[in-house]
Amino acid sequence: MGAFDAHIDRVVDSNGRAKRSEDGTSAHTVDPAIELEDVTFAYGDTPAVRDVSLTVEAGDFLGLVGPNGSGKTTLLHLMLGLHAPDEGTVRLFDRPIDEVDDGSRIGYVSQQATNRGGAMPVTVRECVTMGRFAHVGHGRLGGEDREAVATAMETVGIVDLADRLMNELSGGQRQRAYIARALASEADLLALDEPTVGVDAESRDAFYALLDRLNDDGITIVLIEHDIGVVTDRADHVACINTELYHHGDTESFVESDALADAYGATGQVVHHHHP
Ligand SMILES: Nc1ncnc2c1ncn2[C@@H]1O[C@H](COP(=O)(O)OP(=O)(O)OP(=O)(O)O)[C@@H](O)[C@H]1O
Repeated sequence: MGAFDAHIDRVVDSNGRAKRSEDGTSAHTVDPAIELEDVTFAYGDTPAVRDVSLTVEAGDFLGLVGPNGSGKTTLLHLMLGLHAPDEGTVRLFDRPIDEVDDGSRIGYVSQQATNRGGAMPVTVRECVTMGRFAHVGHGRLGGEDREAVATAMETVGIVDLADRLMNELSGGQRQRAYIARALASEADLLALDEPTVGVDAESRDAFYALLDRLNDDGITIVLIEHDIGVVTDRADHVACINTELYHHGDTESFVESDALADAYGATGQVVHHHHP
């Protein structure tokens, strides 16, 4: 896996692609995007995820929350097949995960994506163009591919950055380029791990507005985000974990539940003040 792939990994359903509208912006299957059943995973003796079952429907916007070290990134990796579960089963796009063998239906933006150090010295256009490689294999890029790249850069508002080097962009700009790369590859699912760390408030709002638009277009989104306000503002459903699943349901039911305090309380990170 190259340095670039450390930032965005993709998995393609070899069973065929989702349908897209003429302008290439909407994609969607009706199948559940992700299904976890009784999934357990440990790093050696360190349990990270225990007995988690949940389904993410196609077109859903799921917020994944929990305290530091609660297993969010591990759970996301299990969803994408980057870790194999010790126990339980994972299905992606209605297929067993180990039968999903190719990479463009998922755009994964990892925790390090805003980090300048790991970015390759390629231009933004080249980076976004890499999103087409899964489509052309060893063939040459054609007009349709160049059009998909241009449309993706337009959608995320980085046309003016096309000739800039990825490792010379700000974190927020780089974030957009990675999203454009996923759009160019016609990803159906965007998996984002704390995508706005180090991004200023204005760019952050614009970034989340972009995610809303993409979700309105039908792209399934799974977002790990520590800012609970962002999650409750944006997500349709919330999964709250601390190794085990404390809550999974619509955002309203999450807000009304004690899941957050319970999950944070389990690691002693939330201090409850008692006034006798
Ligand atoms: N590569 C690894 N090797 C060993 N232990 C790991 C590894 N990655 C994570 N862990 C441990 O697994 C547990 C879950 O980690 P994970 O990164 O999934 O949590 P997280 O909720 O994403 O954390 P954060 O909010 O701090 O990013 C933690 O106890 C962590 O220390």
